Amino acid sequence: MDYENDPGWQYLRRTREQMVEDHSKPYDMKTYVWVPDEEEGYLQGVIKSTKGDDCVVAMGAGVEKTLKKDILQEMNPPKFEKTEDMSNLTFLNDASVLHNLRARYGCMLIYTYSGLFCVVINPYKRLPIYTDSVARMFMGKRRTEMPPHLFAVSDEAYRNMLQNGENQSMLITGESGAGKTENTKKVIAYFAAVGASQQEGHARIGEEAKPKEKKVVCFFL
Ligand SMILES: Nc1ncnc2c1ncn2[C@@H]1O[C@H](COP(=O)(O)OP(=O)(O)OP(=O)(O)O)[C@@H](O)[C@H]1O
Repeated sequence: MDYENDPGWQYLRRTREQMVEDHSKPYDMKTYVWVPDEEEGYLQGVIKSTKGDDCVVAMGAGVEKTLKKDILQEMNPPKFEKTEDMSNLTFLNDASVLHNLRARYGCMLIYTYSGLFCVVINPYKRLPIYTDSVARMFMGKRRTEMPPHLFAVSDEAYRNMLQNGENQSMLITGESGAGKTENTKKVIAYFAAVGASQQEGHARIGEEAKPKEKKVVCFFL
C-alpha cells in the first residue's frame, strides 16, 4: 500500500531523505555531550579539554564553559535522531529522552514509543492522523511494522482480545490538558472502525465464513 501519499503519513514517519539528513550530523561519542540549561533543559556541547573533574565545553557561537564532568550527559549517535522507539537508545538519559521527544515534536511526530509505552505530546492542532485511511493502515499490522501511533497500540489490544479471549486494559495517563480525553476518543473510534471493517468483510464473505463475534465494551475510570 502506498502510505506515503496519505496526507497523514508526514505526521507519522520521516521520509528516507529526511532520515539520511538526520543520520549524517557530525558526532563523536567521546566529546559530544548534553549540558544542563535553565531555559532549554539541555543544550548540545563539545568537550574541548578535561582537567580532573572539570571540562571545558564549547557551546557554539564561540562560547566556552568550564563545567563539572558529572553534570554532563552522554549524547546518542545521530542514527538515533528522532528514533521511533526510545528503548533503542544507546544512552537512555533524561537529556536524550527530552531531546528525542522535542525533535520529533518539532516535526509534528507526536507519538513515540518507549518500549511498551507510547508517549504522546499534545499538538494543539488537528493533524490528519486519525482518518479512516490511517486507521486502515494499522489494522492487523504488527507494532514494529508501522510508525508509533495510538492505533497500533489499540490494534494490538484488539488482536490480543480476539486471540487470547482475554479482557485488555489501556492506561492513558498525563497531566491536565495532556490529551487523555482526546486520545481515549481516538481509541474508541479505532475500535468502531475495526468493527465496521469486519462487518464489511462479513457482507463480502457471507454468513458461512463469518468470524466469531466479539463485543468491545469499554469502561473508563
Ligand atoms: N491528539 C490531539 N490532537 C489535537 N488536539 C489535541 C490532541 N490531544 C489534545 N488536544 C487538545 O488539547 C485539549 C485538551 O485535551 P484533553 O481534554 O484530552 O486533555 P485531558 O488530559 O483529558 O485533560 P483533563 O485531565 O483536564 O480532563 C483538547 O481540547 C484539544 O484541543
